[in-house]
Amino acid sequence: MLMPILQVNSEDIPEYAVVCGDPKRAEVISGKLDDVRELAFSREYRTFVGTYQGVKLAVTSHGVGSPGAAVCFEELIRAGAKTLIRVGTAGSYHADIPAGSLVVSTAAVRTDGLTRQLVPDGFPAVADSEVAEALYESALSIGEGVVRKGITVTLDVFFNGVEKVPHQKYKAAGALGVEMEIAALYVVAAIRGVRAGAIVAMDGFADADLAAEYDPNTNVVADAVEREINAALQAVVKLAK
Ligand SMILES: O=P(O)(O)O[C@H]1O[C@H](CO)[C@@H](O)[C@H]1O
Ligand SMILES: O=c1cc[nH]c(=O)[nH]1
Repeated sequence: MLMPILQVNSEDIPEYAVVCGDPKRAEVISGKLDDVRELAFSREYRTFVGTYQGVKLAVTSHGVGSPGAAVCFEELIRAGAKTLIRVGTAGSYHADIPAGSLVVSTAAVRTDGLTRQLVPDGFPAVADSEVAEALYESALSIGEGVVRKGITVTLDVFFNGVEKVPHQKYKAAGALGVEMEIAALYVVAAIRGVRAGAIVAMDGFADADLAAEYDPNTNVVADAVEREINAALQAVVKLAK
């Protein structure tokens, strides 16, 4: 069956899917696969399939923000994906988790609008524990840089408006950093009965003035993205055993 938005056929989608915001990152991930094929590039959704150490997987970009990303997660699941891993970037709340660090998200604060329209207030957005553990072990085994696991915050806003995002409160409550799609991934996975996890590379500090200082295009961030891609692919292999 053809998925109307991703423009992929369900016959082509395997049980494992690695997802990321940026279509270019999807292409980089696909470059690590054997027998790789590009299935579609529809809107912001670019999908490849291939194998990694013998395990079949799809790689799809989901764009920026929860509503569009949820379309991607839903269609991948409808097409047959049973384990979804997000490989993303995030802003850090902590000086000891600087740019270049990796964080495995064990749960996400639902400050987004999308999941409020999917599930009631109080419903948690949590990673599958096996997926999170496989990601954490794989990231640690790569052996470079800071690797942490913990709660992340999913926002809809990237650049501040007149309202202020209460970053200090999330930080005081123990959140490690902020990004824009993990809560959607965890809630959609929960509703559809599949497993999901996420790893993010920190690309700066989220409570800095983003407009003036945000620069995700540094070598430090690129190295961390490379490590998290390798960690995610190793995690897929572990989980498939
Ligand atoms: O690097 P990706 O996967 O896109 O993730 C983060 O980067 C984007 C913001 O620049 C948002 O999508 C956020 O979640
Ligand atoms: O959403 C995001 C992603 C990366 N860095 C941030 O500060 N925010």
